[in-house]
Amino acid sequence: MIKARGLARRFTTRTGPVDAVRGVDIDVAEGELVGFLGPNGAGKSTTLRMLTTLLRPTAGEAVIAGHDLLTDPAGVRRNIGYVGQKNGAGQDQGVADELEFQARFYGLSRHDARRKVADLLERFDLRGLEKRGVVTLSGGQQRRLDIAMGVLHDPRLLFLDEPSTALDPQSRRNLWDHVKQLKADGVTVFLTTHYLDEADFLSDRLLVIDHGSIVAEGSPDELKHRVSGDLVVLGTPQASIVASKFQNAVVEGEQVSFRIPNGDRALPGLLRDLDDIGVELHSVQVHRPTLDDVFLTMTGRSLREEARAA
Ligand SMILES: Nc1ncnc2c1ncn2[C@@H]1O[C@H](COP(=O)(O)OP(=O)(O)OP(=O)(O)O)[C@@H](O)[C@H]1O
Repeated sequence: MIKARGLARRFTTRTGPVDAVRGVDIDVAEGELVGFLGPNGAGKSTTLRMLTTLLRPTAGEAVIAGHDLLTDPAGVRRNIGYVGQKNGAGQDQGVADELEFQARFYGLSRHDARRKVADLLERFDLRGLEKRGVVTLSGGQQRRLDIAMGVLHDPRLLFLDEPSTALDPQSRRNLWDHVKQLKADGVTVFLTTHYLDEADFLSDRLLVIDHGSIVAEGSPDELKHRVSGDLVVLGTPQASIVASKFQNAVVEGEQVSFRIPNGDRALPGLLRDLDDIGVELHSVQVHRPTLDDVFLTMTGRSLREEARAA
């Protein structure tokens, strides 16, 4: 669905050139839900704008939904949906009128447009809001309307730019369910986010971008496994004896922590071994690595801190 090679964008500014995206390769298979994760300013929006024909790359090439990005941008546009950060639903229109207007714009007859709108209102939980002005909708309802507008022409590939930004936790979860449903309906989804929980929950596969380059790629679980293992924390009066058995173990009072691969599976054997040498335990915890640990390992910086500072 997406095959991009060496895609790059350099901006010329008064203070000199800015390499926003430095030659990225991106592959997305049909039906995948791929998350494009990175801190503010990493190059997510610039990449997305290139992939959706809104910005011409300064180098590289791509085939999107079967059409060449550089030689057939109109073909690309016909076959994709794009939901930007601030979408263009006409502010003083009613919800159903707005959708119907767009459907007619895509060339549907009045009859087909009405059928399509009814279907989308149902799918995106917007029934009962047909006559409401777009401005009067809640944040979550507006985002669902934006996405409904993005899939009016039944694209097989949908781009979502930071879909849940500025939504409250409940509306975010609800929106995520709708995004998952799009995937279940067979739509390939490429979404940018700087939220770790969103990337973790939604993505089959993640691309992590930092300073314009892709620094990691894999399923959320694969990426977490790549970090130096799960963190095991044991409470024991013999903490230093336990620490002597594991590399890089850290002792704090009656607590010892260390990382091991596949902690949940390794734990029973490990506890038996400690029991055999007479170690007494009063607590056991295993923490899986988070995507933030992944980012920290790849870049030396915490994505969580970056997001908070933004
Ligand atoms: N039109 C422009 N002119 C000059 N520099 C730009 C332009 N657009 C983006 N940049 C720079 O390119 C880099 C990447 O920006 P981009 O918006 O792609 O990042 P992002 O990962 O989408 O960030 P955010 O999460 O804040 O949207 C940043 O350093 C940004 O300042």
